[in-house]
Order: sequence, then C-alpha cells, then structure tokens
Amino acid sequence: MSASHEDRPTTTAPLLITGADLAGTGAGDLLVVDGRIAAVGADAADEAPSGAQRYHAEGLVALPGLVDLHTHLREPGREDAETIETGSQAAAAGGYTAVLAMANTTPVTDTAEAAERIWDLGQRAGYVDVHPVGAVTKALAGEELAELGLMARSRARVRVFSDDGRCVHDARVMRRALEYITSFGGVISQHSQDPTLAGATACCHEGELSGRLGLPGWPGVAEESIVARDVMLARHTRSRVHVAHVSTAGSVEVLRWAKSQGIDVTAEVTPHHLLLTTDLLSTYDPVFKVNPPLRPQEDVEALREALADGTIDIVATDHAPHVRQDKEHAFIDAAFGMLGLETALSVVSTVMVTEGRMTWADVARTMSTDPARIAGLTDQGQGLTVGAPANITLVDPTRAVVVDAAHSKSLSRNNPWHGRELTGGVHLTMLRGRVTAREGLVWGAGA
Ligand SMILES: NC(=O)N[C@@H](CC(=O)O)C(=O)O
Ligand SMILES: [Zn+2]
Ligand SMILES: [Zn+2]
Repeated sequence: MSASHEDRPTTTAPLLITGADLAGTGAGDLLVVDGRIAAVGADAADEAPSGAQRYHAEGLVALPGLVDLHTHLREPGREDAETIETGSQAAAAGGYTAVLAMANTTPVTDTAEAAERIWDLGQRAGYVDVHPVGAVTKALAGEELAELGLMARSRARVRVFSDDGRCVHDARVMRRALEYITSFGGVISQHSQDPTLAGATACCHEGELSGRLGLPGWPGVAEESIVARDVMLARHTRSRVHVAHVSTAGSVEVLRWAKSQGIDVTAEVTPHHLLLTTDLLSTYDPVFKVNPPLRPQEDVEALREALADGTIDIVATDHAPHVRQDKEHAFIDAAFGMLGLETALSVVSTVMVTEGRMTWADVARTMSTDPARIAGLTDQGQGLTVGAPANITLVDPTRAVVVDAAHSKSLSRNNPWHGRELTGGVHLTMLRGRVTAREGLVWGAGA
C-alpha cells in the first residue's frame, strides 16, 4: 500500500530533475514548476529558481508519462478482481500517467453517466487519469448503438469506443458506428475476432499444438478477416479504426497495406504478444490463456518488426485482472486475460530496446505520445516539452527486474511474468508534477 510522506520527494517547490537521458535524445535537465515542465535541456538549471529541489537522475531515462489505451479495471461490478483505485496504483507503479478503462464492466459503460462516474472515481483516486472507453453497442450486445454522442459530449469527453471482450461482428453496426464518430473525431477500437471462426470456447492458437493438447483452436484468420473488413469500412466511411491486440503476421500484412493506401487505421500490440508464445500452453497453465491467444514465434517476430517500423503504432497492455476462482480452472473453463500494467515497460525495454530493435525515443512514441494522440487526450502525451503538464516517468534502463506476482498493486494474481528476469524498470512516475510512484511505493490524491 502507500508509504509515509517522508519517502516521497515533495513537489510543491520547483523541482530540477538533473542528468536524465531525455527520451533517448541525450542527457539534460527538466525543470518542473507548478505542475508543468518549465524548462528542458542544458539551460534548465539556469532557469531554476534558487529554492528549487534537485532530483539526481543521472543514468536514468526520462520518458513522457506512459498512456495505456487498453486497460480493464473491473469497477463497477467485479471489485473483487480490481478497482479503479487498485488498477490505478498498478498503473502508476508501471510508469503510467493515464489509462483508458475498457467498457466491459457490469454494468457496461454505455451511457454518459456511467462514463462520468469512472472519470470521477479515477480523479478521486489520483494516481493516473482514468479515461473511460465507451461501449459501441448497448450492453455490448452488438445490436443497437450505445449513446456515443452523449458520451462524447459528457464531462468524460469519451473519444475511444469499444465492445472489447467481444467483436463488433455485424458489419452494418460497425459501419454505422464508424459513420457516427466522425462528427466528434472519435475512434472505434475493435476486438478483432470473428465469432463464427473462433467461438467462445476457442482458447488456443489453432495449429499443431492445439491438436496435440485437444483444445479448441482460434485460427489467425478469425482476426485477419475482421481487420481486413474493418480497414475497408474505415475507407468507405472516411472514419477511423483502431485494431486492439494485434496477434498475427497476417494482420500485420493487412495493416501495412491499409496504411500504404492512406486508410486511417492504427493498431496496438500487447507486451505478452511481443514475448510469449503458444508453446507455454503445453503445461495447461491457465495464466497463459488470453484473447487473442499466444501465437507461434513467427507471429511474434512479425509483431516486433511491425512495432519497430511503425506498422503497429503503439504498445497497450490489455491488463485483464481475474480472481483465482475464475482463473484457476481446467484450461478450457478458465477466464481469458492476464495482468500487464506493472510489467509492460520492463517487457518492452527487454524485447525492443535492450535487443536493439527500438530506441527510447521509440518507446516514448509508442507508449506515450501516440496512444495519447489516438485517444484524443489533451492533457497527456505532449512529450517532454516546455509548457506541457509534468507527466514524467523515470526509467532505470539497466536494472535487472525479477517479477514477483505477490508484490503487485493489482488485486488479482494472474501474472504470466512471475519469476521472469527482465531488463529495465520504472523508478519514478509523476503526474502533473506530483510524484505518484517511486520504487514500488504509490501515492494518490489523498496522500
Ligand atoms: N484479453 C482478454 O483475454 N480478456 C479481456 C477481454 C479482451 O481484451 O478481449 C478481459 O476483459 O478479461
Ligand atoms: Zn479484446
Ligand atoms: Zn481487452
């Protein structure tokens, strides 16, 4: 839980963060005054008022606060698995300053009131900004459009709409939704899974292994055919679609083509699809059961390449907490989903930066600025620039991290990274100049 005030750098006074690598552009200083970045780079120290505190960040990387476009917080309805408070704590500990909370709660976030309540609870907790994602269809039933316009015009300013957990399968409904959101610059985030090709029981990549394990398969084409359909619908409607949790090389090919045609499509990949493969299922451990399923190494390689070359725009966690009673079942009956907020940066650091596929500037783009831009956020993702809100994440790029599921801020323990050694970890997170996390301790609005 939270710690005493003494452990927390006070930030009411101006703060000079010295010597950090500024998002991969070289070492410099950051001056934070009144919750904003007041100066950046070599002259920041000259501009610091005499009373400014110093925070020595030599050897660390400073990133703009991370933004997660795909989080499940389970409140309202399943507060035994996660609450807005605990999920926000996990997010802050993981270097995030904003998350988008998916709509598949009970009840579903399909009204302006429901969306405003989530935003308010997030602000009250005060660890990260919690932006509600609005449902595309009422109760995620896939039939009638939800109150998209009312949610957009509400205090919650909803811009991202998704039936995530379910695919908007009816092409006519998807078309209507895409048409509707153009009036306020929204985006539909699609869970691409054709339920007629991969139904509710499909729980494993369809291939040699699914046959051997006797588990119902989920073929890549169930994803790829929806991605292909949706980019054509986006072109037809001159609207904007975002592909959630891309998992196959075939989807990457479709995205590459769609982007070459100027179609307004963006896409995300999860940390688990960048590192874990389907053969982990040979033990039937349900912690590795997720939608879409873990895929073979060829797909993982294609996803890494696509993230590095920009075909896949961003990394999103799909943090999906589940209680033991829902997860610790025979594989076929267990819930889909795995935790991700606290480990995402370490996984990306390990797979993409340490192994030379991306720079820290790419991490800033794929985990902060671009997710914020896709979500239409106005108070996040401006980068480390003068005048921007001081949303800053300090990363120790060489730290050896051994993941321990027991030390999570999440209420749930379905952590597929338990026991793994990763390179690079979050040192400190700051939201509008206020430290929200440092070395695993977290502080909210009330601290
Ligand atoms: N990813 C998952 O396996 N599960 C998600 C839903 C989803 O993202 O499809 C959940 O809500 O648990
Ligand atoms: Zn999904
Ligand atoms: Zn999801």
